[in-house]
Amino acid sequence: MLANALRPASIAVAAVRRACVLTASVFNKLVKQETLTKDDKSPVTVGDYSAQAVINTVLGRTFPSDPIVGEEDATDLRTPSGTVLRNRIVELANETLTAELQPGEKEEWGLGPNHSRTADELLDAIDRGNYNGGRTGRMWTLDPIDGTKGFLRGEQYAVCLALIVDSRVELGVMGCPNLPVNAADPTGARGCIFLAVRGQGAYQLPLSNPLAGPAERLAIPAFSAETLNLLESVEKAHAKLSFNERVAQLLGITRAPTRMDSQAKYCSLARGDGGVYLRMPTGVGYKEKIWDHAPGAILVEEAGGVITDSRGEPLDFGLGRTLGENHGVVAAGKEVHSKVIKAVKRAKEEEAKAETAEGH
Ligand SMILES: Nc1ncnc2c1ncn2[C@@H]1O[C@H](COP(=O)(O)OS(=O)(=O)O)[C@@H](OP(=O)(O)O)[C@H]1O
Ligand SMILES: [Mg+2]
Ligand SMILES: [Mg+2]
Ligand SMILES: [Mg+2]
Repeated sequence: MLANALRPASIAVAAVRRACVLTASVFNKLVKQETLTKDDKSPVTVGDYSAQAVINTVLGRTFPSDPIVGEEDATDLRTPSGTVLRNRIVELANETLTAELQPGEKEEWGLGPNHSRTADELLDAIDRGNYNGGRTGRMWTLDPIDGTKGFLRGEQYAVCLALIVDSRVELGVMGCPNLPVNAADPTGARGCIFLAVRGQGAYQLPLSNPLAGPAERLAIPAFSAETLNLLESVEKAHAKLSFNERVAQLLGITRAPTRMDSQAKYCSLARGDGGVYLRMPTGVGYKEKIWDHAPGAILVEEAGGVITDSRGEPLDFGLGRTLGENHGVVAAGKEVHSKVIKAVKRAKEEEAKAETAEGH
């Protein structure tokens, strides 16, 4: 029974690790060594597509009837103007899929030197991510590179995969190639995989050898007002950081917030590097995507924490590709979480009062 529960976990970890090797090599080859203009997004495009091709190929082979809600689709790659990009992606995805097996990986998962794919097979694999999600059934959700801005800056990004059954996240895997193994040693070794299995805990694994290396069980520690800090977005367009400042004041927080791209914020929370992940909507009508939160949500819960929207309501992973109307996200250890919800409520009331006074 346990072996059955762990099979999807091992496969997801293996697929995410391979995708992380790929994205790290794309960064080294394209971002670091080539002269790119500041606004050139092409490396992240190559990375996004080929990482999705790799992971969906493994899932298509191991769980052929499971649909996938993935961020990317291959439409642009099928046009004549997509030829150069397509060839690059096919080369990178095949290089990754056909690399020698690591301890714990199995050839039956479609990995190893004998498993090269055609361009059509890889484009079809990317398009397996076109599923629309929904209330019932079993499905995967994938963000091949979460934190694209962080990726381009050489900072935090994550390869994120989750399994959802009847709207509930059952498994989450996040690969963070640039995250220090130990936050207390920020210049030390980097590269971690985070794994959470419903009812079986949250773990940090070494990215270099996750299926054979040591698994460290994670538990969110207790915080006081003195030790508490916020984990928040880097990009002002992604979250309302001014609101966070007021919430921090109301909570008596004195430490500066930790700003970090991607779901690495959830990973940092799960191992106690920060006390609260607060993501408030900016008011432009953006709807959060399920792949940006599903793996992080189960990691936080399995590390003993709570995740809700800013009203304290559960996130609903059964609405389709998005989380529906955007009320933000609050994730923290149990005690801290209820205090944050109260502070958020008060900060919203203040904001509403100020708006009324201004005659909005
Ligand atoms: N307007 C707006 N509001 C909220 N969220 C948005 C918005 N636009 C984009 N996104 C999504 O944010 C994902 C990255 O989130 P981060 O927490 O990494 O943001 S930040 O870069 O740290 O600021 C990012 O994920 P990736 O596209 O996978 O990088 C987007 O899905
Ligand atoms: Mg994302
Ligand atoms: Mg992405
Ligand atoms: Mg994106």
